[in-house]
Amino acid sequence: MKIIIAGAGAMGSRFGLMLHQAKNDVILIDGWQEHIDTIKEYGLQANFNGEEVTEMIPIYHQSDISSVEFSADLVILFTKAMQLDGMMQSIKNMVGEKTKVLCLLNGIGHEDVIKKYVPLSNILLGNTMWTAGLEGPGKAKLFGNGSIDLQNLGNEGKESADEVIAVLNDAKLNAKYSDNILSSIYKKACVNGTMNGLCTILDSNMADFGETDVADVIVESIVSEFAQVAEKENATLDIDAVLAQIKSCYNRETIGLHHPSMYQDLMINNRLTEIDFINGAIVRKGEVYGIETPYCSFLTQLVHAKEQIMKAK
Ligand SMILES: NC(=O)C1=CN([C@@H]2O[C@H](COP(=O)(O)OP(=O)(O)OC[C@H]3O[C@@H](n4cnc5c(N)ncnc54)[C@H](OP(=O)(O)O)[C@@H]3O)[C@@H](O)[C@H]2O)C=CC1
Ligand SMILES: CC(C)(CO)C(=O)C(=O)O
Repeated sequence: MKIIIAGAGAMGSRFGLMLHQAKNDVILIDGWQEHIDTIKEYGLQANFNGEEVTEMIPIYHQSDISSVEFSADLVILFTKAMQLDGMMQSIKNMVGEKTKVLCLLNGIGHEDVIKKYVPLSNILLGNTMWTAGLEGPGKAKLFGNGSIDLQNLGNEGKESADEVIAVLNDAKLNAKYSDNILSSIYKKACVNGTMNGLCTILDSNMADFGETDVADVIVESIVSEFAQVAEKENATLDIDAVLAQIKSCYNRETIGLHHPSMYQDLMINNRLTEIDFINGAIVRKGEVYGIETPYCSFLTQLVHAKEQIMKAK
């Protein structure tokens, strides 16, 4: 399959690498010049479950793709939430009538941006439990396991996603169709709405936070706010399942030692975070639905304060 990875940071590198290893025709598009230059010169390098691997994958700067001829069957979006619209603008001429566009960003409401550029029948909305990190430009660190849930936003249903799911599974990315992706997205947003902001503010990995004696009360309070908003959007959450998924992140043998992507952004790379698309989205929706969201509001404010103290860009 001909695949564009639009946003080739940590996660885009993981997906690009695994799909390329599975013999797909992959190109990467990104906006970080040093990363692009390094991959062009040395290939995409990764510590992949302890093994050093290099894949030679074409990569282009998003402002420099007008002459790239590549009729993609699939675009996988992996920008940060605040970069999504800009990336869609950049690649819109590479998205053909039959190109499926799969969005796996963390956060809530990305379909509102994508549907400005892509018909609903071609949009696959999803989320993923895979993780990834970057050790520097052109070098990813990939360990652990993950999965993908996705759903077609049009009326075409599961069949329209079968081919994409097969290609993802061929690359061992563990994808499955969801009949209620909004619930899955809210469920994942609960994981990010707790782990990402809290580990960032507390300067901890997920296992260390999870082992504190206040972890449960904080996590349950935040999840309750997400669940009340989700309910208003017909995305009922199974609270016990959500809490179990969050607690699975504390496991040191699997992903407990991972610093969430928000931590990597702010604490390691001094970059702005996606908090407004996670807890901040719950605060905004809470205002619309008349739901109190004190925990999400406080966490959003703390993360913004930290961004400002650190002069993040
Ligand atoms: N990392 C993870 O484990 C997980 C992440 N996600 C989600 O996937 C999406 C993509 O996240 P992720 O892959 O982590 O994002 P990254 O920060 O690794 O990459 C996103 C973009 O940020 C820019 N960038 C990244 N690092 C630097 C740097 N050091 N200096 C300058 N620019 C940089 C690049 O584009 P540009 O230069 O154009 O800004 C890049 O395409 C997000 O929505 C995230 O929440 C979901 C599950 C797990
Ligand atoms: C690993 C996980 C699940 C933590 O919330 C994640 O999605 C992230 O790092 O952004």
